[in-house]
Amino acid sequence: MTEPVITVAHGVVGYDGRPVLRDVSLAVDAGEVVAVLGANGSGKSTLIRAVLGLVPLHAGSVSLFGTPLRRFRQWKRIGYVPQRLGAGGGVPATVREVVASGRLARRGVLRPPGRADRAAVDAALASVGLADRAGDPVATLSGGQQQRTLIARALAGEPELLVLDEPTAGVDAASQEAFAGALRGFLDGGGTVLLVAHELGPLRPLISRAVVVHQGGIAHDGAVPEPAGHHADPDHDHVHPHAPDEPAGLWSS
Ligand SMILES: Nc1ncnc2c1ncn2[C@@H]1O[C@H](COP(=O)(O)OP(=O)(O)OP(=O)(O)O)[C@@H](O)[C@H]1O
Repeated sequence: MTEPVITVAHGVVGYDGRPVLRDVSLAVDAGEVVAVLGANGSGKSTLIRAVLGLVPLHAGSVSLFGTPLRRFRQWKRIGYVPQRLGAGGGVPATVREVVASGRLARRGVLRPPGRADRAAVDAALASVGLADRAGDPVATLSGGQQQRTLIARALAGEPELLVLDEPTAGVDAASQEAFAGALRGFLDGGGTVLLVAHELGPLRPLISRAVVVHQGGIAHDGAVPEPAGHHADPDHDHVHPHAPDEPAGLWSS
């Protein structure tokens, strides 16, 4: 039997001694697309950060590709798209430069990019529909296009596992569709996905399983729940980090 790509066993995670996740167990197998759902502040981001070792576990364990997290070193097998890039302030880099930075873990900083690096960057740009914007400064892109740039950066590293924190929050419909297409290509290539989402939108048909975080535990692990309550209303007033297609996004100028 092959090992799960991600295993969390009885994980306890919190900040400043205050537990957010009290007892969380989760396994994600190769080829799955698992959506982590839950209310604001329920601990969805905390769960995926714990999976990546970005916040420590107080108790329990995490394994990646069958290796305990503390011994895991094969980070190039994983692409991570955080919820928002904290580093704002008019980053002058072009779209291509940002996407190419996703190759660094593969090629090493000191080796110049080769043909395989350029091909992977081109493929990633094309997969999110940004090939024609490659030379533009990222600050001139819409929030949705900036988010697509980050997804392309993760894909450029040719990971086996993609971990995405709210990849479509506040993203315009065209970017959501572009992202769904890119994800489909990644899955066709055998990839595995763990993503946090508020609303699934065009991603819904791609999700194989949903995990609902509630009151420090996993309240549901199985079929994707149908939209309910105010989320069923297309005009519901969920607060998004950016208005759709607003130019000031991850890198505000
Ligand atoms: N770095 C941190 N230090 C202290 N508390 C934190 C930190 N990050 C998150 N928290 C707290 O932990 C709880 C869970 O946060 P988390 O971001 O994991 O929730 P979430 O489900 O992803 O929320 P959202 O849907 O709003 O993104 C919240 O109460 C939050 O305020």
